[in-house]
Amino acid sequence: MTAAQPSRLQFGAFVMNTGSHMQHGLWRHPEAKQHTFDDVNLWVDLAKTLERGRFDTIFFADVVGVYGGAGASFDVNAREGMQLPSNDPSMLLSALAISTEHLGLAFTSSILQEHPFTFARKISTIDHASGGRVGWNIVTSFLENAARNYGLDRLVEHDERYAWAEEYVAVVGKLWEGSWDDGALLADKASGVFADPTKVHRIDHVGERYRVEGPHLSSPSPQRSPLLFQAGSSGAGKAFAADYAEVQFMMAPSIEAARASAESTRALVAETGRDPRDVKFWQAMSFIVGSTEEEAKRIEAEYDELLSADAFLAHSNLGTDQATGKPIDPDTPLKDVETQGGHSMLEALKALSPDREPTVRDLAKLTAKLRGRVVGTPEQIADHLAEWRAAGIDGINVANWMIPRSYEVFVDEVMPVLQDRGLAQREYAPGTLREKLFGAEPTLPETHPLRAYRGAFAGR
Ligand SMILES: Cc1cc2nc3c(=O)[nH]c(=O)nc-3n(C[C@H](O)[C@H](O)[C@H](O)COP(=O)(O)O)c2cc1C
Repeated sequence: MTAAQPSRLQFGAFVMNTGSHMQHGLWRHPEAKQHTFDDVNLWVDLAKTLERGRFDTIFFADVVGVYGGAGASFDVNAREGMQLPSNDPSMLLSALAISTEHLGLAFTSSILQEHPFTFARKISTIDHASGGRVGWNIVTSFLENAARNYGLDRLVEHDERYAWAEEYVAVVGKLWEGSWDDGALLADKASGVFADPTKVHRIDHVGERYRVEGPHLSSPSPQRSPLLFQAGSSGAGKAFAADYAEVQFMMAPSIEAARASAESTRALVAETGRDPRDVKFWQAMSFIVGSTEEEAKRIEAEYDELLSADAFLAHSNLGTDQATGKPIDPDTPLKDVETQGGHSMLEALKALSPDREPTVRDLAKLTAKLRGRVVGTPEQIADHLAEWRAAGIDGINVANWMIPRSYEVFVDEVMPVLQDRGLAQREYAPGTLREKLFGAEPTLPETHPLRAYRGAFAGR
């Protein structure tokens, strides 16, 4: 008898509606097309390629401000196209929904950028339009400039942002789960009743930041609540994930770190009363593929030539003092840099150089390594991914060097090897994104806290 095969990995394509998302400088490569991101056809064609390769989702990152401290110069950001300019990912989803049949459509939206009433309606609309394929990456925004773009004096303190997210999620959850009962929508021409008014309810939310009466203006979409993604590995971040996330997105510096992080979050999930199997863990990773190891290394060297240290530094959000906007001395140890930003990023950087304190100057180089770069033949990549799967990681969010080339190569050369080894799906499962990823019901499972809003507003 052979040992039990691990179940397959899930795959996302980690992209951003901008010219330079993570692997800065690569947009200058002759084959790169990410600089044409304003053209919707770039995304439609990419989505079709991903569906051909049986990717589970396209996954859009997003931020709503420029990196750098308050009032800092954004010259580097603009010059390097480092997430400036960028477009709203949510506006692409209708086009992607009608050009694909199965691909999950996940996007990032911050609690800062949109009132939860408007956001809930937007999600329901696109979940209806896509037949239940929408995912929401819940983020709280870590950029000073983003806070100032939405009228705040400064970035809200780290743990307080998660408290804000709790209320935001409660409002949208009440609208998605509680405002309309099952069977409320009739659209019955014979009786002339469109919706049964006894089954449509106000939510009467009154909280610290929001007052929302309801009812939700959209009827329940196939998933009701979108598939909920979350990234962030601080204590508050993990507690939030344990409560709400269905997929936790990680950028762990090693397999061991990823395993430990996932295990600790799973334990927290169990404490909340949810089933730990209801949360998947996806790791960000990028691939440089060659038909031989030598060829892969040659391509790696070619890409490294194009990397922009300036843009990496600007992206780290640590190149300038958050309070004054002045540049930080490059020899400053990272531990001395005051930040309200990502704790997980700092932890990961420290883990990469355990013998000494990394400095700001080290950051660009470290960042390229940190972002899970795997270089090799399709077989070597499959060997590597098998190790991640064996460590309990459920999915890989594939970052790119070039759009669309990185995904074309992955789909044509790596996916077939993964499929042969049972590490990737050959066909899509039917149903909504949630059904495809969990093999369960289209809506949130009974034990998810947002499910408690079902039926909670009867009589209103
Ligand atoms: C893999 C990964 C992807 C992320 N993507 C985004 C994003 O697209 N937009 C955003 O505003 N924040 C993003 N973040 C930041 C997180 O939402 C969070 O604010 C940050 O990790 C700080 O939280 P923590 O201190 O709990 O780790 C991402 C973080 C990680 C680890």
